[in-house]
Amino acid sequence: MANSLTQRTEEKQSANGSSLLEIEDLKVYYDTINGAAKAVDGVNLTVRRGEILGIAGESGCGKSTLTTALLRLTQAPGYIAGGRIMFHRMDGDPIDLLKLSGEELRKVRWRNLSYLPQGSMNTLNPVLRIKEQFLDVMLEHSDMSKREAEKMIPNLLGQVNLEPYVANMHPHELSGGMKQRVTLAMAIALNSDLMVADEPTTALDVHVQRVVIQMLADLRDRLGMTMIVVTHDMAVHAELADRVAVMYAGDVVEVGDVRQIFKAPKHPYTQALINSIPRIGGERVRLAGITGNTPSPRNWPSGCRFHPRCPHAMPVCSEQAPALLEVTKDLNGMQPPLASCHLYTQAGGNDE
Ligand SMILES: Nc1ncnc2c1ncn2[C@@H]1O[C@H](COP(=O)(O)OP(=O)(O)OP(=O)(O)O)[C@@H](O)[C@H]1O
Repeated sequence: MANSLTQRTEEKQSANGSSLLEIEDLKVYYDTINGAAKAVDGVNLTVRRGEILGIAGESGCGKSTLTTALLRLTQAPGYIAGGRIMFHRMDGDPIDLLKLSGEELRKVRWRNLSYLPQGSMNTLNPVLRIKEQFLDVMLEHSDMSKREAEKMIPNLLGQVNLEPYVANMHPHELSGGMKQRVTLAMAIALNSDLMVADEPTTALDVHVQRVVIQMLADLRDRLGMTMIVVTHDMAVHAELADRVAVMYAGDVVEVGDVRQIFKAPKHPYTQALINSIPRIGGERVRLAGITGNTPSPRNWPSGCRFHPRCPHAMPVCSEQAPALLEVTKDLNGMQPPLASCHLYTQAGGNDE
């Protein structure tokens, strides 16, 4: 028994870095009276086991639409217009999350995928004690008995530095930061493979933000969870993420190691995003904002969707959509970044 447990732990550890989720050509559209809003339009992205993957990009670029789709939580008028989301379980064949039936999905949710939605602290039910809300989640999504689940609650609260008595309180008796930690403890209750956290620090004061960031990093290290953290706040990515995927106009335009993204961004949009972050204690410089407006998902620009705003735009950029490809080979041992930009393709006159 001990041997097989050790073996399983070793299997899990050796799986770190392997693919957990492969998103292939994902399209999520919204039906509107003016036609389809192509909020997520052709996303390809791999999430590796054990990593914190940050998803960055300006408001409206499709971050929430993407993450709700991979949790199969898309709601009308939204719908999945195409693609696959392959989920590699530890103990079974890969499954396409988009093909699961309602019952299969219920089993996978929480057990394999958990979700910390935007403003999650406001999703707590005001009339139920915290303990009852834990039990709802744990009994609905696992084979645990009520007794077993009850025994786990103090430990789960302890994981996020809350005292056991919090279990007997109602949400209105807790501060905002405490409520956020309770929802975090619920998201880890079933020790799922992947946790998706949407804007986990937004609307919290600076001190509480710091506590939540530290806690997420700590939980990943202790529980070996894989996390996707969605936020427009680049400072949160800098502190928390291992890799960052940058979205623009419904697509991922660059994915790379967090150090590379901040030190040597490749895509002109990522460069503009990084240049618009104020530097604390740095020289006083005018912030390089991104000129022009974000395009509408009902009518994306042809070719590269960033070309109307790009300082490096070439004729090819309005004609051909660049693929997301490796753009550099040697980066001091870091995985090469991927970017979709003609500056790095033969069509753009460069094949670096
Ligand atoms: N129910 C809806 N009907 C029509 N369009 C929608 C709907 N929900 C979202 N959209 C559009 O889809 C696009 C992507 O929105 P989404 O919320 O995914 O972006 P986001 O990057 O998460 O933004 P934010 O950071 O502001 O949450 C936006 O243009 C938005 O207007």
